[in-house]
Amino acid sequence: MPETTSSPPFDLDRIRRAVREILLAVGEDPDREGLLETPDRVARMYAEVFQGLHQDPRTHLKKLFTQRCDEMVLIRDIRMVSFCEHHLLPVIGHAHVAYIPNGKVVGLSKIPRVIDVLSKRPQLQERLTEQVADLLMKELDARGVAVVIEASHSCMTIRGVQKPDASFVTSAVRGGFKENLATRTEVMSLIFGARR
Ligand SMILES: Nc1nc2c(ncn2[C@@H]2O[C@H](COP(=O)(O)OP(=O)(O)OP(=O)(O)O)[C@@H](O)[C@H]2O)c(=O)[nH]1
Ligand SMILES: [Zn+2]
Repeated sequence: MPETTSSPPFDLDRIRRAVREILLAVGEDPDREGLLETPDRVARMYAEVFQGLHQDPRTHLKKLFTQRCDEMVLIRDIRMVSFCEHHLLPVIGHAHVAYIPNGKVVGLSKIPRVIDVLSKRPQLQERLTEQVADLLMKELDARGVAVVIEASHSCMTIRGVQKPDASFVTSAVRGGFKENLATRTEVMSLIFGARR
């Protein structure tokens, strides 16, 4: 049986009670065998998929390596799962992140870690894209940052307007990528050119 105490910062008991209420409200029997553990599973799922709410993405950007590098660094196709804040349904896609270093580079794995923290929250894709760009610009003291996110929103595919092929593309450019058209064109062609 699930434990009854709440594990801070997630109030698991409260989520369990709410899920039981939803099951009752949709006309289900939360006491039938197949649903007995569902409130607990859903509570643990929310604690997992929203763990980014209680994490600070800056912790992944503290260690930088001194390296002269005048050219952009690009990480493409970072798998990303977020949740739309309107329906709490999954948003699944990829992030592409480029930056122009300013005497320091960050470990390659840290950028996907930052994406994980910021995406594991109820989000708007536009806000997520801007948050990643602003954070990297500041913490890396970068000369430029470009972030592109391409994602499919389940609230548009499995319900509502039901357009399973539609993908939503957002971008945020800062510093050199904003000021210099050639640099921006170069990063966009590196991101999109290879696959289209
Ligand atoms: N701009 C933006 N819209 C989003 C995002 N995630 C979900 N949405 C949209 O948010 C909107 C919410 O619209 P509402 O009219 O309040 O909700 P709804 O009645 O469920 O809307 P429908 O999805 O059209 O049935 C929908 O158009 C969603 O497609 C996002 O990250 N950015
Ligand atoms: Zn939605």
